[in-house]
Amino acid sequence: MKNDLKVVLIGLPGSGKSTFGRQLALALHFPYYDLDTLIEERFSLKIPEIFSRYGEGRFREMETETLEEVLSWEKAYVLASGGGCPCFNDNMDRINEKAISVYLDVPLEEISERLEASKVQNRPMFQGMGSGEIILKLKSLQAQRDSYYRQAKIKLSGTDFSTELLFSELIHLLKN
Ligand SMILES: Nc1ncnc2c1ncn2[C@@H]1O[C@H](COP(=O)(O)OP(=O)(O)OP(=O)(O)O)[C@@H](O)[C@H]1O
Ligand SMILES: O=C(O)C1=C[C@@H](O)[C@@H](O)[C@H](O)C1
Ligand SMILES: [Mg+2]
Repeated sequence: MKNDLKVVLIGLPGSGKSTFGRQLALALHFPYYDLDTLIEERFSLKIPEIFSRYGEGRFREMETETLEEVLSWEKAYVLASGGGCPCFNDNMDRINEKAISVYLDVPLEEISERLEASKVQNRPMFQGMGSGEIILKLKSLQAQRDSYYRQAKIKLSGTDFSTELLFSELIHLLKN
């Protein structure tokens, strides 16, 4: 395996990028990073604070700046991207140039249940929403973002992802 192999997980908020990313990193013995956490560390601000103080436009600039830095690291890792990251500032091209992108394609009903069950406070996109509004918001995000997510080198569909399945997809991709 290449010693600077980068795997970047992409998908809607709640699709399980952080959860599966940690599992994958453990299985591959790679370090795990979360782009949102790296942004918070770099700018010493929590994501909701960045949105409320500076707006989404500035957040997207900070996100691209942080992504560029992470992609320049000459090491292997698993990175959970932000949900919107691939869809702004040509970030999908940046990711595909340096890394293996993996799209976690999860049914919207499942994501909606997960978001309802977990804390939505840390997700500014879904602040104050009930289940009906969450599913509508997810549908609209999916429609806007699908053309970016579909550019991923690997797509995993379903509700539960196995590291073994991803390994075989990775090996197939690296061989060809
Ligand atoms: N396979 C799964 N089955 C059931 N619940 C899951 C699964 N994967 C993740 N979850 C739960 O769904 C919620 C969202 O998962 P997670 O935070 O990993 O998603 P995410 O894609 O990183 O979201 P975000 O874009 O907001 O960071 C969490 O509460 C997590 O525990
Ligand atoms: O889907 C999105 O646009 C976002 C997802 C989160 O990961 C954060 O990057 C931020 O809350 C924006
Ligand atoms: Mg996450």
